[in-house]
Amino acid sequence: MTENILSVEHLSFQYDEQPVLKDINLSIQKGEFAGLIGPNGSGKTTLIKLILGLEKIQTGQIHLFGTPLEKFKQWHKIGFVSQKANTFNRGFPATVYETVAMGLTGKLGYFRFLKKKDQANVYEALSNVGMEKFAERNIGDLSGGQQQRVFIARALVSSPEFLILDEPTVGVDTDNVERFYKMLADLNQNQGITLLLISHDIGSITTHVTDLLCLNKTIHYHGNPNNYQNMTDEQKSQFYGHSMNTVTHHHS
Ligand SMILES: Nc1ncnc2c1ncn2[C@@H]1O[C@H](COP(=O)(O)OP(=O)(O)OP(=O)(O)O)[C@@H](O)[C@H]1O
Repeated sequence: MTENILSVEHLSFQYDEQPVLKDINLSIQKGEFAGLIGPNGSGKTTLIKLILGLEKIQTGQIHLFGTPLEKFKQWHKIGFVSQKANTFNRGFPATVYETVAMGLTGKLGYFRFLKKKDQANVYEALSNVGMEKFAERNIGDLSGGQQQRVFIARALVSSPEFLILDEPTVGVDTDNVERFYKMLADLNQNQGITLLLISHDIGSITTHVTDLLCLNKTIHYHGNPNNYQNMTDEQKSQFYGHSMNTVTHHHS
C-alpha cells in the first residue's frame, strides 16, 4: 500500500506583493527518491520553508504523513539538511562525532552524557554515510563533500523517515558529487528513507532520482526522470518559459 509522506494542494505564496509559488500540487510517497529542480529564484527554498513550517501558509494545504501541517507534531520523523550546512565555519571547534551527536542533544557538549545506545546510533549514522573512520577528526579539517556527509549523518541520527536536502552538493567537487548521489540512493534503497532532494543541477540528479519535479513558480513536470531526459531541450524549455541549461555539474 502506498503511504503519502507529503502532499501539497493548491499552494500559492507571495512575499509582500511578489508572487513566488502558484497553485502547487504534488505528492511524495513512501520509498520515493524525489528530485525537485528549478532555476535560481524559482521558489524551491520557499516551498521547503513552507513544508517545514518556517513560513506561514497563505493559500492551499500541506499534509505531512497524512496530517495537516498545522496539526503535525512528529518532527522527529523529518530530517533536514540545509544549503547553509556547507558554508560552515571552518573554525567550528567540534569533532565529527560531536557534530553528529548534536543531532540527538541539540547542544554541543551534551554528547558527554550520551547513553551507550545513543553513542551506537552516532556511529551507525556515520557508517551510513561512510564517515565512521573520521569520528575523531575536527569537522573544520574535512573537505566540503566530507562535511556534507557529516551533516547528513547528523540528520540521520534521530532515524528520520523523510529526509529533505536543500542543494546539498553546492561546494562539493565534481568527482564527489557522483559518490554523494550514490550514497543518497543507498540510504533510499537500503534504509528505506524517503528523500526529497532540491537542486538546480539538472544533469546529475536525473540519473539517481525515482521521481522528478520541475518547479518554476508552479510544477511544470512531475514524473519519471527518464521521460524527462528523453525530451528535447525545446520541449523542456516550454516548461520553463526560457531556454534551459542542461549541462551536468554546474555550480554557483
Ligand atoms: N524572505 C524573502 N523576502 C522577500 N523575497 C524573498 C524572500 N526569500 C526569497 N525571496 C524571493 O522569492 C523568490 C524565490 O526565492 P527562493 O529562494 O525560494 O528560490 P530558489 O528556487 O530556492 O532559488 P535558488 O536556487 O537561487 O536558491 C526570489 O525572487 C527571491 O528573491
